[in-house]
Amino acid sequence: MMSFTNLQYLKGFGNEFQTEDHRCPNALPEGQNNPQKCAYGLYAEQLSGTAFTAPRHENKRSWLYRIRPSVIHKPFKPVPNNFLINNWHDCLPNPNQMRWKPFKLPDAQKRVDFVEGLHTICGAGDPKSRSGLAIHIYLCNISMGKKAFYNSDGDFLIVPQQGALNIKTEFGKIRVEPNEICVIQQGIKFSVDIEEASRGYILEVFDNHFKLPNLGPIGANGLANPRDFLTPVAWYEEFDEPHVIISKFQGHLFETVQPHSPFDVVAWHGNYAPYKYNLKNFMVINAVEFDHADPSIFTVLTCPSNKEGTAIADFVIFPPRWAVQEHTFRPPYYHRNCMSEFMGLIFGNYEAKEEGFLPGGASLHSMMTPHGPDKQCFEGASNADLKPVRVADGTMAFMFESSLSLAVSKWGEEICQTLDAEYYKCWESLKKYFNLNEA
Ligand SMILES: O=C(O)Cc1cc(O)ccc1O
Ligand SMILES: [Fe+2]
Repeated sequence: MMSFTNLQYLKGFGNEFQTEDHRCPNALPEGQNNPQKCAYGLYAEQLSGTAFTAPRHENKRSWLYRIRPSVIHKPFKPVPNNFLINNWHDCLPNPNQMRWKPFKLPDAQKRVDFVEGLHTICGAGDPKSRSGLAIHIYLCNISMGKKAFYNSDGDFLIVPQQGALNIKTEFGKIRVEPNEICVIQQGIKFSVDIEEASRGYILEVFDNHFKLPNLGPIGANGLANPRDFLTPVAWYEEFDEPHVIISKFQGHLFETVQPHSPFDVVAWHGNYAPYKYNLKNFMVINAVEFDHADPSIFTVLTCPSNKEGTAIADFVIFPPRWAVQEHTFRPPYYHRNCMSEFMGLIFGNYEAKEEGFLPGGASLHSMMTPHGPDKQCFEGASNADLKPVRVADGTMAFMFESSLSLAVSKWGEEICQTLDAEYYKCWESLKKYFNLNEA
């Protein structure tokens, strides 16, 4: 098995990085991108992540110096994947509170890799017009081996819940463990090797790349700090054997064969590269006097829409922290939202629902769908002694919050078989306490 120990990373968010595999010093050209002949007989190839003419502060591209250019491959042929969808027209609208028990890993006798194990659960919009998002659950039990994947439609934010992912990318090797996340942008080839049956969540966005949120009055530091984002150093393999390349294009999978490994990039420079982030590094800001602050204080990354302050999708976490607010109902408030809230749990439990919302499961509270603490949480927190307490220790829940109204796939509604038909009952027994004599 390929080594994923002692990996090196470059630190920073959105930097202009430069990196060469240690076997090939000076592989990067000096002072230009396209020398007549590149060092070591390499080919130069640009990967553009924004329009050439995108404003400078948005512009993303990298230059790859590789053994062979990406163009050498046979024509693509469609490959079926019944559970990856981008067509929401066949999905019936469902405004109910939805909760899923943990999604089932593939049976041991079935061999399913990361790409075969992609299941779309909900989404909106369309990769053709580059607008919207899709949320996928991956469920796999074998490594991709000599198969590589790239997404022509948008960027993947991957949240492993069970099993570490050892990911070869064109930019180098990344290992992502549960409680870490990674972003692999549009067009970047990668291959996922696993160590055990693995499960996780993917937020795919079509419009824009992920950014760090603005901090406003918080100041220059805090939340997810740029220096904690890690990008792989250049690494290549010279492997002249056929490799299957899968492209997700307009929501469908296509397959081709290349006579060599696509992971042959010896050196690269630029600001368009995959990265990972460990959620334990999140610098938590919260209310320290009274009231429950909105969960936007926990935004790790945001994919903005064209409407200021309104995200295509935010990636929000609920990290371990102190709760200290006085005369306050401390858990999440009862809530109706003009945004869609998809939640998942990496480990532990979530304070608003200690039962029924389990690691590897999910919930969806759609636009204006009422939700909030279950009966048990309400009773407990309304009567709790408000000492400073640790909340969410040993847990990590997260939310993909979107300004789009999400359709739920047939896989999510039925085929996955883990939709909890009893979810609504967790609020049913909330009591009436109204009393005119108690002001
Ligand atoms: O619905 C949820 O559990 C997410 C959430 C958390 C919170 O602290 C406040 C509002 C909110 O929607
Ligand atoms: Fe909510």
